[in-house]
Amino acid sequence: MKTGVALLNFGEPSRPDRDVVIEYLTRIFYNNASLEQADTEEEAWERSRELAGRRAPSLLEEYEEIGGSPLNEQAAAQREALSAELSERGHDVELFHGMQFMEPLIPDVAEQLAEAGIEAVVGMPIYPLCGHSTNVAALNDLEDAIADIDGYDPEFAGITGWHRAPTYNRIRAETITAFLEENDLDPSAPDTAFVFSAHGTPVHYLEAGNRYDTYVEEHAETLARMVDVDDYELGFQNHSNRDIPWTEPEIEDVIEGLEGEAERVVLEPMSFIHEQSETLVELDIDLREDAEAVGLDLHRVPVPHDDPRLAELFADLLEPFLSGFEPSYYQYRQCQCRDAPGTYCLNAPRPE
Ligand SMILES: CC1=C(CCC(=O)O)c2cc3nc(cc4[nH]c(cc5[nH]c(cc1n2)c(C)c5CCC(=O)O)c(CCC(=O)O)c4C)C(CCC(=O)O)=C3C
Ligand SMILES: [Fe+2]
Repeated sequence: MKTGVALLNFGEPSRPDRDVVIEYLTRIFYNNASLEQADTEEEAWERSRELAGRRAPSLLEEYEEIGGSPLNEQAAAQREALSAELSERGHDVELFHGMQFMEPLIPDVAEQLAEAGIEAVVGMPIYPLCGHSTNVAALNDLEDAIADIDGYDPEFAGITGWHRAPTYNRIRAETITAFLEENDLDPSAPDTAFVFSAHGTPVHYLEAGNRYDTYVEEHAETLARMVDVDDYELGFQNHSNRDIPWTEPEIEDVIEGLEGEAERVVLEPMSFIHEQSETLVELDIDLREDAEAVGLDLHRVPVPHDDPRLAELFADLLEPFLSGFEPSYYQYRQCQCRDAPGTYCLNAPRPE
């Protein structure tokens, strides 16, 4: 059986271009159109364009501040490293790469899979914490795009979440520890706070059964233990471009709440696997300003996007699919967030 792996990323504009940013945002809001009532497709697109137009100026400014996002380039480097790792392990498997909101888009990847005659597709969104608008939506879109191609009916499996993978936790924890050492920081000191920052999500998605918030909490707890931090806080980076409740507390409130309690804060951007606007602008520029306004020095831990062990981690995650395409119960469980057969997750349900 000819197996192909589709690596799926969020994607971000690599250049600060207004038209590209509007197109990009329109796709994101359309992907999340269920957050609002729209009776027709036409209406959903129209509303998405309107939301995109409203958000575009400030997002364009973010990309101008950093000269475009490095996300796509970092994702491409991760794919290259994974490809080398798989060859070294003797696997004959083709890698494909698609992005949810930038070209090559997911339907483009589906076309490539069909053209290459791939008989078994493994979809792997590159986000450790399974979320609705990321991992679940990316796999839904890939499966739909494949189904839309006449005469193409490959076997399909998806990997949705891997924040419990030991290698992943080691990469993240060692990145934190190295950063603390290099900067002579001690998170146990009374004047130093430790804060996890996670990308937020609309509460609506959690009420509909997604477990992203639970995953964020358990992952923060895991990493805190690994780096020997007893006291920490957790905040969400929210994107309220519409009038709906998002995850709380907001990271800005967490930082402001530290006024007078600490002199510096170590910030771990736990949901990100690439540096991009959310880390380089929202945290490094905007949140740093908020922190300084309340007398705090902000020390942001880097994202380990180029850690050579990521390729090993991804290869380990894929390997159960590369012989026989049927992982055993002991390797993977059915995903709790994407209720579709063949959706695998390392995050077994937590005992009640
Ligand atoms: C660069 C980037 C990453 C990192 C990728 C990487 O490192 O590879 C990321 C990750 C995530 N994004 C997430 C959730 C969401 N992001 C949204 C919207 C947006 N994200 C943006 C950027 C990014 N997002 C942008 C420019 C918008 C447009 C709106 C705005 O900036 O104002 C919206 C829709 C809002 C709406 O439609 O109202 C949701 C629900 C979740 C949480 C889990 C989940 O929910 O799946 C995660 C990990
Ligand atoms: Fe996002």
